[in-house]
Amino acid sequence: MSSIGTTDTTTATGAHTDEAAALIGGARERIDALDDRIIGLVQERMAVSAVIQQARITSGGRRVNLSRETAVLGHYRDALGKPGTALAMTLLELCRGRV
Ligand SMILES: O=C(O)C(=O)C[C@]1(C(=O)O)C=C[C@@H](O)C=C1
Repeated sequence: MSSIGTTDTTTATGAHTDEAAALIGGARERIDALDDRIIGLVQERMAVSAVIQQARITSGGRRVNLSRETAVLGHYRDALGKPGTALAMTLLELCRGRV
């Protein structure tokens, strides 16, 4: 593209050159595919967690197991830092609802 014009692609990506726009477009496709896989994994985690919770409730126990949640939170914090804790809290809420 010329230095004074912008194509639809560069407008959509925020890039200022066609080269950067092409790179961003390709990388966004990879991110979209990764997000689809992450969403699928979250849904799989929710299903497995539901099996555990149902077994515990059916046996007379409670839905929530705080010591296990502490271990899950620590796992994510160790791997990803403070935002990992927030991510784990969101995952736990998705899996067992709000407590
Ligand atoms: O590991 C368990 O005991 C679960 O019930 C699973 C899970 C989880 O989704 O990680 C969900 C609820 C509990 O409070 C703790 C952990």
